[in-house]
Amino acid sequence: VPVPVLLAARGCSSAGERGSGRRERPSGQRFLQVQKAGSKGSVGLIRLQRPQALNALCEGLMAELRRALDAFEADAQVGAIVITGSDKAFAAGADIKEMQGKSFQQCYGGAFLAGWDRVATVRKPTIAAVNGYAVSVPVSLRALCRVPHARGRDSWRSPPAVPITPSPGAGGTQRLTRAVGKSLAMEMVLTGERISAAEAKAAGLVSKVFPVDKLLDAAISCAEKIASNSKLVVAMAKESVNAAFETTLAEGNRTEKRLFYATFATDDRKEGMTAFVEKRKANFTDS
Ligand SMILES: CC(C)=CC(=O)SCCNC(=O)CCNC(=O)[C@H](O)C(C)(C)COP(=O)(O)OP(=O)(O)OC[C@H]1O[C@@H](n2cnc3c(N)ncnc32)[C@H](O)[C@@H]1OP(=O)(O)O
Repeated sequence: VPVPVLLAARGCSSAGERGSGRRERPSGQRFLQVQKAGSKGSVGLIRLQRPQALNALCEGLMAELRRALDAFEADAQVGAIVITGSDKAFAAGADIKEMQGKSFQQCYGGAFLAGWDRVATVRKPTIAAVNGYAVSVPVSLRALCRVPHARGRDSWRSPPAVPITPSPGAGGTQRLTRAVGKSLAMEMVLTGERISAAEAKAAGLVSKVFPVDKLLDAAISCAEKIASNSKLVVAMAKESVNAAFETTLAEGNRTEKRLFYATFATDDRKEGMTAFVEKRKANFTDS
């Protein structure tokens, strides 16, 4: 049973949101629904809910998202996080109406977007369950899903964290807007071209494709599986995978090796290997 998580809220203003429809929820959030999910409450579930603007990422939404991520990061029960959207959109990129009137001075001086990479710095694996539009991927997909590729099998030392998207077949209009890397994001802005979930998968953008009605369950179940591993070692694995993306091959390998050596200082490494040899389920203590 999902457990609501209480967080403070602040907000943006868009046409329909000034009316009664966009009031704060009792939980305190205006633009998100934040819950714990999974049979053991080990999955932090964040649903972007700003339907009037197709979940465009305004500053208020991003502030709530940061707080939700901070809360899940600090929550010892939570081992992985799922971020999803609403029926029509995962997220329509940054809020154009909010950006429209900004000057360079306001952007640069006011450190516009400064806190947005919190999504990328979360140490717990994050899965993006992408339903519908996902525009401007550097923000709304890749950045929301900092460990973008499934790497090997999910064992105690190598958990995958995968972006997931539904099949475009269900409903017909469920499409990903083309917004891949920096250059394709630009192409998207210029052409408005769209790609299907299958094409996105072929381009390495997403790891798994599900029918819309199965998407969230699949993402939660994947997150639960990750969360059942040692949280300590999972964090090391994520750090290592990120290093592989952010540094040279040699530096990535060095980081991975160092972190692997470091696992030998943990009880969970010993328990994981012992359980493997004894052919039993490991009992991790996150220590
Ligand atoms: C990250 C950085 C630095 C930059 C960026 O992200 S730039 C922004 C990139 N995003 C976009 O360019 C997407 C803009 N949106 C669209 O192209 C379309 O909305 C769509 C293709 C995603 C969906 O089209 P559709 O016809 O189905 O829906 P609309 O009528 O266009 O939208 C419904 C409703 O949502 C508002 N909306 C949509 N996207 C944004 C946005 N990014 N910022 C603010 N508001 C947005 C849209 O205005 C409309 O609301 P109103 O009817 O009240 O105007």
